[in-house]
Amino acid sequence: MPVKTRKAIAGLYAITDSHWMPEAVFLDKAEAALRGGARILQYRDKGDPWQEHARRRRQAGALRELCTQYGALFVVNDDPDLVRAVQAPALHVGAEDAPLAELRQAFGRDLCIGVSCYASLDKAREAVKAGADYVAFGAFFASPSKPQAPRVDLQVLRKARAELNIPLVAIGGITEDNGGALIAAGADALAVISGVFASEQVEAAARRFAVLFDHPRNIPKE
Ligand SMILES: Cc1ncc(COP(=O)(O)OP(=O)(O)O)c(N)n1
Ligand SMILES: Cc1ncsc1CCOP(=O)(O)O
Ligand SMILES: [Mg+2]
Repeated sequence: MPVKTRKAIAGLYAITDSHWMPEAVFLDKAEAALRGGARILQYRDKGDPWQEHARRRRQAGALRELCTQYGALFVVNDDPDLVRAVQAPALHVGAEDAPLAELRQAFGRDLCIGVSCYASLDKAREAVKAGADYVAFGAFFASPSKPQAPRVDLQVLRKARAELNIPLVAIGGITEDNGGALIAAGADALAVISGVFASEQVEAAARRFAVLFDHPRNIPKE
């Protein structure tokens, strides 16, 4: 993947969710997040890829177009077939998804691939060796969108920052009040679902996250 795209892993990383974004408002909310300053947008739809193929293809295709329009990076969660179908530039995978080595064989270097590492620096080291373009840690706080996600200490992010020369993404229960601490600990991007899309005013919510990168606040003292 070109170095240029790696640099794109920075700022607000908004992630879609069918609960907060039913079809009637899906694209409007996604566009509002981009207007508010989201630099990365992930299509995360946990519906059945076979049964819901047509809707997923339609929504992902539309998001890809929107991201091009706004100069944001479009990421597909979990699904390499959907990446191919809409020619997405990026894919995010976790422990239950296709292995990175297999994906690199299938897609080559051009696809941007992000990998979930949860609380594990070892997983992150492995992912870097296997050619990940970014690694994600979390959940750092209680997540309304994935309540069962195990919690991760901020120290993991500090250690990763000190050791790894790769973009770091933080996820899980991130709000405009706790996001500054994650940026201070070394996160290049904040991945957010409910903090952006549960809001009645998605554009304004996204903007409040985006400005955290220029003016971080609520940073705890060591
Ligand atoms: C940016 C980002 N980080 C982490 C995840 C979680 O991925 P995963 O563990 O595969 O879980 P699901 O999202 O697939 O439920 C993510 N999607 N994006
Ligand atoms: C997909 C995922 N992985 C860990 S937490 C999470 C959901 C994040 O959503 P929210 O920003 O609403 O906590
Ligand atoms: Mg996954």
